[in-house]
Amino acid sequence: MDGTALQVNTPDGQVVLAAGGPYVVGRARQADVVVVDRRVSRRHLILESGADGWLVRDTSANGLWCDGRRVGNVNVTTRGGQVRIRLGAVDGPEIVFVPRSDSRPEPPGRTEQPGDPLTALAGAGDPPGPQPRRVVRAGAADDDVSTLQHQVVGHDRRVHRLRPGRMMLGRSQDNDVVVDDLLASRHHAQLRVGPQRRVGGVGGSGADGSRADGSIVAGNGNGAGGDGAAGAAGIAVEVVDLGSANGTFVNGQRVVRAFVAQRDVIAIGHHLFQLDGGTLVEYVDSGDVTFEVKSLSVWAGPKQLMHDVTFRLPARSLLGVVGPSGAGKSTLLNALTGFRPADAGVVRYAGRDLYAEYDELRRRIGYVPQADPLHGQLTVRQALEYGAELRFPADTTVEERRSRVREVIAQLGLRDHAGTPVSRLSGGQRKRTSVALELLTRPTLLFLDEPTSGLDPANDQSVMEALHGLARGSDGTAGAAGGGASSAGEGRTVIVVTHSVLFLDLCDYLLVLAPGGHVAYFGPSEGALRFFGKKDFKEFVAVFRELEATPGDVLAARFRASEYYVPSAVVAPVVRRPPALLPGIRQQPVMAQLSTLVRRYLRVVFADRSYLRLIIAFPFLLGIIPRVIPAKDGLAALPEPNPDATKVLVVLVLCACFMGMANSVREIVKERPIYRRERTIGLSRTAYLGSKIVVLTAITTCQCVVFTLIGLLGRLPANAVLLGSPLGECLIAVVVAALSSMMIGLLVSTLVDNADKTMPVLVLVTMAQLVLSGGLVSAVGRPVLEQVSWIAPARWGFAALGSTADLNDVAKLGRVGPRGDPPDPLWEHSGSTWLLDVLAGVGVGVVALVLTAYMIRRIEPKVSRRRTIADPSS
Ligand SMILES: Nc1ncnc2c1ncn2[C@@H]1O[C@H](COP(=O)(O)OP(=O)(O)OP(=O)(O)O)[C@@H](O)[C@H]1O
Repeated sequence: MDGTALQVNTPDGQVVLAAGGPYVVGRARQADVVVVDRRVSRRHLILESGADGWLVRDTSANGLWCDGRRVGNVNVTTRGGQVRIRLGAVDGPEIVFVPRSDSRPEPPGRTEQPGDPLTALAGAGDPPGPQPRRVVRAGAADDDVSTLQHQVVGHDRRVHRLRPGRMMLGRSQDNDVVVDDLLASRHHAQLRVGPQRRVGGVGGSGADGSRADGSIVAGNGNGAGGDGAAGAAGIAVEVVDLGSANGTFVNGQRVVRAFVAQRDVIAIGHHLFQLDGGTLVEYVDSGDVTFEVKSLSVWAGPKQLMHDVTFRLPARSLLGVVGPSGAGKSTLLNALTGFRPADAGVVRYAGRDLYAEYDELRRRIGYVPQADPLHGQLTVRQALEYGAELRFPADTTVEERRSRVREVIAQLGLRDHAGTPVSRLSGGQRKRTSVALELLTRPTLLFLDEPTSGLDPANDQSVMEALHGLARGSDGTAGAAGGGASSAGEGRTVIVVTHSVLFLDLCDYLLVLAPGGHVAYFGPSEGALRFFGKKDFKEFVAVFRELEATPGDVLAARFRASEYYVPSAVVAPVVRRPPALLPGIRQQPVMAQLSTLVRRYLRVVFADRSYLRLIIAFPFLLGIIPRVIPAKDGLAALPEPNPDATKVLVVLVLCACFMGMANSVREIVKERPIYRRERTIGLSRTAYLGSKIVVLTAITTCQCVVFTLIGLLGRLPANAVLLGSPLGECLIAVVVAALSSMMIGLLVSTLVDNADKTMPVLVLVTMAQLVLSGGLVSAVGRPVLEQVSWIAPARWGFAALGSTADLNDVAKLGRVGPRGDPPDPLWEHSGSTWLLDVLAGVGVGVVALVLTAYMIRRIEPKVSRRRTIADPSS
């Protein structure tokens, strides 16, 4: 025996087998190397080492395939180098055998079928060096839905015995299978287990297979071929979603009810279930899975923004993505998160196609945007509690959410700052709070967009250390932030786009992008220093200059020629159907979200004491302005024109319009990052705008009442026209003008990209309203001005006031000489005219609201599904 170890690379993992054997490779669970694909036999081949190297003995029905031909037994020798074989068909899953003299696995960045050997499935903490015989469970072809469970092997594995009848799954303790996950609803799904009835063979069942006698017709369109629905145990199992917030998934697709076969994967939150004979095996996605990117390319029209990006990360690793401005980092981030999928290539999480199974897998993705999605006025704990309320199903209890918030606060080392308003945190603490917000739902893939931008080196280091710890599943923040509970056991893949180079050594891997989205380097972070000829990362800024000065394809070629290059599998492109549009990811009904958002908004308002003082003082100060006008005869009609009446009413309505718009004009633009992030986690647009309208309407109406009373005290119009109360009519007119202006303010707030830009717009719109109100300049009989005035709330508010006050008579319009203004028909002292004015004012507000609801889509994150997918992967 020559003692050579054998490295076996399967589509989703690696294992190094010590000399000896025999080792079985096949579909059977008991195989030493499991490759679950329907083309693979249960015991497909046997590996044994001998004096001449390794012998691959074919024991399968469908054979071993090499270079398009079926082959017999195969010898693998050190001299002959690596051997590639496909199992069961010419395009079956490929296995690569690499004879190794050291029996140590290759580093993940350097293998052709890369992946952290053994650790990809068994955890990152394995010591290097010779490994005992291990089982690797490998994935199969893209379209094989029966191959999922093996890639999500975490540490936790529980077995539940199936019993005939109905078994409940959910978060509360009264379920047969308790799913300890806040993403699961209290009563989430039901398994209906019945005797199997074969009708027309396996796969023959229709929609609802339940039968009057309680038995279930076996068969499932998405089942695993030969086994049929739970057929091995003579039972049929159907899973029924019980209207859960987060959904029940079978093989990555959300289902209302579906039959499940052996090896189908039922997913509820992070928990995955699989039938195994008469049992239900439960696995928890604990982050011990690989993340793989193959040949990703992105185009914008004819321009290619990303070229053939390929890399593979072992479980629990931290990847830093760096590159000069415009290199394509954001484009890559969008492709990896699935927000804007790449036009070609594959992203695999745990061997599963992220794009194809996005509906389920997007719930495992956390994304921390560059701008912190936090309200500065809320304390860390409050921000997280409201975040939890929006992220978890409506049936979670306050205590459950609080407990999870306490955990993430500890995990990120924020215990000492839990009661501190976010605005008073240091940059690093604030960023850690943003990360904590994402960690609430325990994502196993965490993306961060420039988390350290604008931070000083100390904070930069604390954030990078925290990320390093999060990837490992250890508490990386302890040193930086004074300790916290250990979160060991909860690892994740962390991918961080950064401009900061000082602490890149804390990353396990680096991906250096060159302009045009070319890969200038991917590999271990210390390898990057060698590759670019630098001593430490402080010198790395010079690398960016070099990258900018050199064409991207030259840099990519240089990398391809290096020892770090990992080619992706070269196979013919496959065209896949574009994935269907996905349903929303909303956890709670709109009204529940509305309630959360209204409470949060009120808390933000009340937490900001100076703002609160301002909105209280505002109506009193504005009320003084109309009082400055002497108006000794009030609004009364005199034998001669009473000019003071017009002035008082113009000032009143202008103040209302200004106040309404000032209240709202910054409200959306200032929390854009929050809105964008929350939209992706299921925030309802209606609930969001609804919360703004509810709170702002309450504030604006109260203000209007105060300043209208101050402004009109002792000078009310003599007679009402419709409601019997001149004061009531004036209040309604003022409130309508203010609220419609408030809606215009919200519209402006969605249109501008910066809160500073709202002030000039506020001034401009207020001055325009002054002119268009008709109080300063008559709009009657002046084409254009008259029509334009119809879109001004001030026009209708002033007209309604004028109608109640009978301003045509009070100002003696049409009676003061040939140059005097004509009477305004909208000021007619009649109930119908007043009503028309008020309704038209409301109409302007409604139009502004509809436009706001439409335009707010512009600032939402663009999540697009790609059109056709040329998939160059195997
Ligand atoms: N829709 C588009 N159409 C055309 N070109 C685009 C489009 N989107 C992005 N680009 C270009 O693609 C390149 C990569 O953009 P991207 O924003 O991904 O770079 P980046 O590395 O994130 O830059 P920065 O570090 O400045 O944020 C840039 O040259 C950009 O101008």
